[in-house]
Amino acid sequence: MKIALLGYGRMGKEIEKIALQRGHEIVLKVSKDSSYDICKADVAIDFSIPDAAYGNISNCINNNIPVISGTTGWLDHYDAIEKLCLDKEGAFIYASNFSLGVNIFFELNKQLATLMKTVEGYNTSIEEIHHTKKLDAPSGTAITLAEGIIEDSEKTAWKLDGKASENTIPIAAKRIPGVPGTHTISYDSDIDSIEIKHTAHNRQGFALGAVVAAEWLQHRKGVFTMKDVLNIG
Ligand SMILES: NC(=O)C1=CN([C@@H]2O[C@H](COP(=O)(O)OP(=O)(O)OC[C@H]3O[C@@H](n4cnc5c(N)ncnc54)[C@H](O)[C@@H]3O)[C@@H](O)[C@H]2O)C=CC1
Ligand SMILES: O=C(O)C1=N[C@H](C(=O)O)C[C@H](O)C1
Repeated sequence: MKIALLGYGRMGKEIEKIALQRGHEIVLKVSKDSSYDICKADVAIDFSIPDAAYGNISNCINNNIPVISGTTGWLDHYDAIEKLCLDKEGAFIYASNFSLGVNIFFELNKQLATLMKTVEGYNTSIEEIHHTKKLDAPSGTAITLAEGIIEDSEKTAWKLDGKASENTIPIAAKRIPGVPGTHTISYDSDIDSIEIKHTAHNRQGFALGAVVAAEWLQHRKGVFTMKDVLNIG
């Protein structure tokens, strides 16, 4: 598979390693806002910056190149991308987190939320910890986790770094040098606490998931998620 890397930073470089190991070829590396010929690629993988994701993804869809995006912090434009993809009969996957472990954790989070709905007296909260170079907060993964809880609970929204009201989930975003990504969901009562936690030890899981998703998407049409790729949930 000929892969275009839209974004060649920490993730772009990790994806390159795994793509080469799996027998793919990197035909394009883009690191800044510039014009490029996406048509030489079979598939594009966007891990860029929040301000660039919409332009990169729409360029791929307009040129009929399947595209996966792991960039976070651009979801105000997600509906527009979904519509463009369906109108153009393109192929697109966004995931806030491509790692297999986190996608299992997403399902566990939803199951725990369903269980916790049956008991009283617990306060729900989310904490995410990432390296200090991260541009967005809260992390895309923390937002997906909050949305998973909201799907099946009385919670209606999340709130970053603030005091939450009864119906909102507070998300604390911490930045510590070198941390690839740690997410914890806590349910605290006067009597006890229940916590589930995912800790990424490095970026390999994100990168492997992204390459597997690109392989899966190459000959498909439509807008998909990692649940489709992994056939879970
Ligand atoms: N979904 C997932 O599994 C994961 C998502 N991420 C997300 O991926 C994104 C990238 O993360 P990192 O690689 O750690 O960041 P990074 O800052 O190391 O790399 C981003 C790269 O994008 C480049 N860039 C700037 N403008 C661009 C443009 N117009 N087109 C293409 N590239 C451009 C920058 O020069 C930089 O090299 C972030 O939004 C991060 O939150 C990170 C890890 C996992
Ligand atoms: O910026 C990162 O590094 C990461 N970003 C993603 C997010 O915002 O959830 C995924 C992962 O946690 C690493």
